[in-house]
Amino acid sequence: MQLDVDLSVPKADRLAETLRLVRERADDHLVVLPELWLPGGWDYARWDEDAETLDGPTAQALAEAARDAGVWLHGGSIVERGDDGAHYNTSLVFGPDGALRATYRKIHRFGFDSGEAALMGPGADLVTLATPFGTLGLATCYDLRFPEMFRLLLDRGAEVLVVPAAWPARRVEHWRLLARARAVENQVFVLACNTAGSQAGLAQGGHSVVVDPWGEIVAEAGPEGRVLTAEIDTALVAKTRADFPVLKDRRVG
Ligand SMILES: NC(=O)CC(=O)C(=O)O
Repeated sequence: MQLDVDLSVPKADRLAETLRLVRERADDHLVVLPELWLPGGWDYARWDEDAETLDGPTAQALAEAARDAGVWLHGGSIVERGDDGAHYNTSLVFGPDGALRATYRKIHRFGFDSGEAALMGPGADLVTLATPFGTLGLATCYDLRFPEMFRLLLDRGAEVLVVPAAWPARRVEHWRLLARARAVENQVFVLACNTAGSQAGLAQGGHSVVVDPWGEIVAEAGPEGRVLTAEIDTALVAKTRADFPVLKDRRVG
């Protein structure tokens, strides 16, 4: 869901509207929300006040919505208040029973020593998760610029890379290019879910995109907030790798 993160709308209203959209989905869906859609990926001043634990109110609300709809829900990311007192940009994935199946702390923090890079702790662990849609490999936004991370996810069995983001409009062509590059070089699906609208005066890029293992765009949003849907057949991962077995020619790693 490419959410228009309008921070002038009260948080409770934005949460309620997003949960309503999740509950509208049918039970054979994997629903993906963007990065930091509730606190805002770019409004650093909100992060401390909005930080939550992994069993906090946002996680509980997402779990309930996943269970009510019977969907797998990648809930985008929250500002996690870690046990060590640090904040992390953490993604949450819920099963259709509402159980929290995976969490991923963003490894590469954006900001070149300021912003997220200064305010959030770095994640340390790669995360994959077996689902009926294939094995998911979890990444967030800026991670997309680091191909070595995706190779490691590939080596752990990832077939569908899920990348929530708050990627600005001024670099949206990098976003589109990198999403396709990660799909082509790893022969995987990429589900890249961005924010729309404007946060802290920064126009967001939209253009959420679903890319298949051949690098073809299966579905792509424009700049506006909307629900983007696509049908994916994970068998295409094995087929692409068998028909064009480029990964067998790796010499490093
Ligand atoms: N917002 C991010 O984490 C990454 C980003 O904006 C980029 O250009 O990279």
